[in-house]
Order: sequence, then C-alpha cells, then structure tokens
Amino acid sequence: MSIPQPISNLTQAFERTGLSPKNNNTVSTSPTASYFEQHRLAGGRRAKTLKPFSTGDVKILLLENVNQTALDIFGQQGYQVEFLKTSLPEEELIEKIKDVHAIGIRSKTRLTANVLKHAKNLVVIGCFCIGTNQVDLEYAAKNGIAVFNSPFSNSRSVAELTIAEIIALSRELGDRNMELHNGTWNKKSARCWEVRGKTLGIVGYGHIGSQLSVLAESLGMNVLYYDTLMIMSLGNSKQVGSLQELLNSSDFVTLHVPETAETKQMISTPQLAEMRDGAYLINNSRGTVVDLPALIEALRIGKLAGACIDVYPKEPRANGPYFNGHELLPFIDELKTLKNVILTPHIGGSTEEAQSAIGIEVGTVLTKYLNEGASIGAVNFPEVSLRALDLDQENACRILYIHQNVPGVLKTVNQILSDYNIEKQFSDSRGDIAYLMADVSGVNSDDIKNLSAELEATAFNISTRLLY
Ligand SMILES: NC(=O)c1ccc[n+]([C@@H]2O[C@H](COP(=O)([O-])OP(=O)(O)OC[C@H]3O[C@@H](n4cnc5c(N)ncnc54)[C@H](O)[C@@H]3O)[C@@H](O)[C@H]2O)c1
Ligand SMILES: O=C(O)CC[C@@H](O)C(=O)O
Repeated sequence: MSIPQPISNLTQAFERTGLSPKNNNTVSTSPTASYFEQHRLAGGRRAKTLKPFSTGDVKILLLENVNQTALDIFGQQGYQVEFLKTSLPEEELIEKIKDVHAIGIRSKTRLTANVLKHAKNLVVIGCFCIGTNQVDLEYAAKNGIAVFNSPFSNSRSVAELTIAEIIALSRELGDRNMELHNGTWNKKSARCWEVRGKTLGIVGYGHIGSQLSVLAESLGMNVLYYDTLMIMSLGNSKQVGSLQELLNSSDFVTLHVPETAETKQMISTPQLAEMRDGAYLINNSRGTVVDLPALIEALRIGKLAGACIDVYPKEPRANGPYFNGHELLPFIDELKTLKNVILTPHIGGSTEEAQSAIGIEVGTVLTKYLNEGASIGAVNFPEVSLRALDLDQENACRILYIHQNVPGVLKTVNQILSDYNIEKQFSDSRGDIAYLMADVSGVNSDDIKNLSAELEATAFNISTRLLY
C-alpha cells in the first residue's frame, strides 16, 4: 500500500513538472494527461484537457482514513493532498478548512455552517460514505459548494453484517463467546433459535434494506418491510402499511433509514412496547434513530431478547479508549450489564471492498467536478453536465456559473456571452440555487478574464469558475 506524499514533496514534484502554484488562493482545475487518457470522447475523438483559468493548485484535505484508492486518484491529478486518519475537533477543522478547495470526510466530521463559513476556497465536499447528515447541505448549496456521497458502495457490507447479527442474536453468540473468553463453559439451547421461518421486519427498504431482504429470504426467513415510499417488493417480501404493523409482526426488527427529523427516535418506549415479546432489535442506521435509554429499559425488563447496535448518538472522533465524560460511556456501561447485546463501533460499511469502491467512486466524482464542473450525483445541488470539449477546439472555454435561482439571470448572462459563440449550454436549478454550464468558443485569454470578471460582478453570482 503506498503512503500519501507529504505536501512538501508534492510541491517539489509540481516545481519539477512546471505546475508549481503561483497563487495558493485560486483553484487550479488542471487534470493530468492520464485523466483524459481515460476520458476519450465517442467516435475516437479526444477530450480537450481543460486548463486552469487561474494558476494555483487544488488542495484537498482528506479526513477519517479515507481509502488509498481515493489518494491514488487525487495523486494522479497532481492535487496537493493532506491526509489524516481521524476527524478533527472544530477549532482545528476551521483552521485547516480555510484554504482547501475540496474536503473528503466520512461520518464523524461535522461540516456545520459555523465551520463552512470559514471555508473561503471550498468548491466541493466528498462524503466517503452513504450518510450526509453530518454536513449542512443547505448552507453548502447556498454558498456554491457541491456535496457528493457514495450512495450504495457499502450497502452490501451492511446487509451482510445484519445477517450475521440476526443469527448471532438468535444463538446468543456474543454471550457464549464472552463466557468462554472469561473461562466459563455454558452449553445451552434454551431460548436459542434457528432463523428459518422467523419474520424479519425491515424499516427503510432502500439500498441496504432491499439487499438484506434478498439475503434473509435465502435463509428461509419471511420478510416484511415498512417504508414511507411505495417500493417494489423483492422476492416474497411484503410491504406493510405502518410501522406499528411491522413491529407487531416481526421477530427481528432492523433499521435502515437515514437520519432525518422524522426518523429521530422513531424507536422509543411506545414502539418498543409494540414489538413482540422476546423479539430482537438491530440498529445499523444512525444513532439518533433509537432512544437508547428506552431500549436499555426494554432489554432490562426482558421485553426484548437482545439487540445489536452499531451507531450511537455521539461517536468518538478516533479509535482508542473513549474517555470519562464521553456521551457514549453511560450508555455502554449500562448496555454491558445486559444479556445478548452486541455492540460494534460503527463498522457496518467497513470492509475492504466497500471502502475501496467508495474511494474510487467519490474520488472520481470529485475529480470530475473539479476538472469539468460535472455535478451529476450531487446531493444538494442542481445536476448538470456537458460533453467534453474536443481536443482540437482552440480558443474555447467552459463557464461554470453558480447563481441564485431568480428571474432575469439568463437574460443577464446571455447578454454577457452575446459576443461569443456558445457551443453548448445547460442550466438547472434546485431550490434557491441554479447552475449554468456553457462552452464558449472564439475566446482569447483577455476575453476569458473579462468574462470571469463580468459574471462574478453580476448580482446573482454565488461562484464562478472558468476552465479553458
Ligand atoms: N452502520 C453503517 O456503517 C452504515 C453504512 C451505510 C449506511 N448507513 C446508514 O443507513 C442508512 C440507510 O442507507 P441506505 O443506503 O439503505 O439508504 P436509502 O436512501 O437507499 O434507503 C433509505 C430508505 O429509508 C426510507 N425512509 C426514509 N425515512 C423513513 C421513515 N421515516 N420511515 C420509513 N422509511 C423511511 C426511504 O424512503 C428509503 O427507502 C443511511 O442513511 C446511513 O445513515 C449506516
Ligand atoms: O464510514 C463511515 O464513517 C460511515 C459509514 C456509514 O455510516 C455510511 O453512512 O456510509
């Protein structure tokens, strides 16, 4: 496994290749030839390599041990990458985010409005995971910062872990393992069951829930699911009309919903009371979805026969002991005293396969956004893309204009562009934000500077980048 180069080495490497930054405050969007080797146009045409309008180099901050595959992608671009294994406390994050153009995080780093307001050069955020609840998506969009995630690269890993947990709960594997580790032989079958013929209730039938449904049926389980959307049932699974119906009818209840206002504590005392006596609960979604004190009580009184928990309301920033005063401690201390409770440190999506695929997926979309402006797949932003300029298209530039979604913008922009030949143009909006991409030909470097200045000066401008 290669180790990311320190920034000082990269700077020297840039100097050797003549790509050395002249102005560290501007965004370079200069992809390397290798990137475009992989991005040939249809019909054998070659994509034109877009060069930076402003000099400088893309700086990327990668936190939370993002996978090597992403480092390789960014390394091939010649971006300056700073890589940290952990997330950062807010003050350190604010210091570091000030001059980066892109940031890559996983589930722990909170990119709040307070943090993002310091990120003056930030163009794009990559969540190297499924969840995006850790980012203030609206604030980011309003400030022209696109956010991307990896919508399904770790879904299978979570589904497989859940299958393992269903069997582990049913056979009290966690307790037998602990007992033998601690010197006790406890061969028992009372209240240990096969999962064949039992009913699995899945809350949230999206990427993970539906994959899990197929795996569970292959074990001979009956599958019910509850989702706010009408979703096609896979196999013999059945959608139920209410959460209550699912809770009343399931031997195992597993949660696969995102963190939203509606899912906050969606499993609390009343819902636990609706579950079957001796049923099991699994939470591999987000820590806010389950009311932990209520769950602890349901386990303590024997209403539930066991639970698996992978996610917590507040999780430690880094691996290692969690300290007195950490919000996790009181919950864990109580949970540890209960039978048949399996606790894991948010590892649902943590497999080599998932992390490597996520690194490639998010690394690639961030690179495409930085180099070409393509926002397809962004979670908070209008999705816009244009086919590449041809290699032989001289004197052309690409305009990326993020603006407020108000009447009159296109009239103003087209006025500014009216002296040039617009090769192609596409614009879309999402809520208050709109994004226009246009390829313009017949421009020299002075024209490009003027276009940039004029677009930035418009009253609706949020962010303007020009690539040529
Ligand atoms: N433990 C881990 O490591 C891990 C890994 C990946 C994902 N996750 C979490 O799992 C969540 C689900 O992932 P996914 O990829 O299946 O997401 P998804 O978006 O594909 O599916 C979520 C489903 O939940 C449904 N839903 C939303 N609100 C609901 C509500 N109030 N009641 C019922 N259904 C509701 C949606 O309609 C959707 O079908 C993610 O948002 C993430 O927070 C955890
Ligand atoms: O890798 C992580 O930190 C988060 C994993 C998971 O919760 C996700 O949202 O994909």
